Amino acid sequence: MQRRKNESGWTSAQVLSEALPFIQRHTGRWVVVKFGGHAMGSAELTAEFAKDVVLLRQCGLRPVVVHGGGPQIGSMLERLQIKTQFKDGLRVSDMETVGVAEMVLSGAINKSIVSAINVAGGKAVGISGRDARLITARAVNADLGFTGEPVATDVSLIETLAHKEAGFIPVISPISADDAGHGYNINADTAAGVIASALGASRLMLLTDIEGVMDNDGNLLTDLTCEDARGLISNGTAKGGMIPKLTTAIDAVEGGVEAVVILDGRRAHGLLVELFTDMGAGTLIR
Ligand SMILES: Nc1ncnc2c1ncn2[C@@H]1O[C@H](COP(=O)(O)OP(=O)(O)O)[C@@H](O)[C@H]1O
Ligand SMILES: CC(=O)N[C@@H](CCC(=O)OP(=O)(O)O)C(=O)O
Repeated sequence: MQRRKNESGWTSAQVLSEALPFIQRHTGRWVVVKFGGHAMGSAELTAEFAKDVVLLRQCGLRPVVVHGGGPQIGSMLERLQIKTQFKDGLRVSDMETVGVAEMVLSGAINKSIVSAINVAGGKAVGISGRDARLITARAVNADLGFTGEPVATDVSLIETLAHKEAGFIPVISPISADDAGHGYNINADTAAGVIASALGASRLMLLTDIEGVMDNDGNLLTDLTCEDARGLISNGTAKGGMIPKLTTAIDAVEGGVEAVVILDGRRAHGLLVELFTDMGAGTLIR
């Protein structure tokens, strides 16, 4: 690399120096990052995301990626001419639909994120909720077919992979199985939440396609308590996909995660702004 004499180098050094106390606060701690299907809109965004995740690992944090891919499942179902519908933000999944969801999530999407992290210099390993019984699933209710929810979580595989010496970055598809091995389609926010709780994560970061949680006038809500979040669901301010996100945030905070952040994954480096500066990005729930 050619050396340049330039004042901007001193500004960059100042930014790095100011990040030190934030890095020290999170070092050695688990940060679970949920990468939503909308946030991974382009190869460039995924590449920037991957670089941020590798930087977190390099700074001594233990990042774990849980990914979605709802829009990508939707496109595949459309190509296969299979009709799909959502109820309270969850895809109603019959056996055919869960098969397509598994093919898309645990296949192409999982491997593309693994590949992007490896290209950025990390050591990513792709797994799903099925692996080593990471998440044991059951049906949400009989009407929703193979739409699942977690009943048990075993994070021993994640701990082995992300151990200090091993240094792997787990990349997790939310598709999970019941004790008989039947696959269930679990919402990726929900999967990320139970994993973050089981790890006692310092942060659960939910990367999505909106700045954060909005009030009815479209203003960003920067800080919420669990009580506030419950209110937004019951008074109808949170709709569609925001419902499982807020429910996940409440369960995670009550399950031992220090804080949950809902932030815009379409804007590069939101993870770094939130974790390593005092500015914060999106909505913090604690
Ligand atoms: N009060 C709200 N604040 C912000 N977004 C909301 C709200 N209510 C509903 N939404 C919707 O939730 C969407 C995010 O959920 P979802 O589409 O499931 O994201 P992802 O695919 O990233 O999981 C936003 O794009 C927005 O349309
Ligand atoms: C049960 C359920 O709704 N599963 C989701 C799983 C993927 C997901 O959650 O993806 P995003 O995070 O991109 O929305 C689905 O089928 O769309």
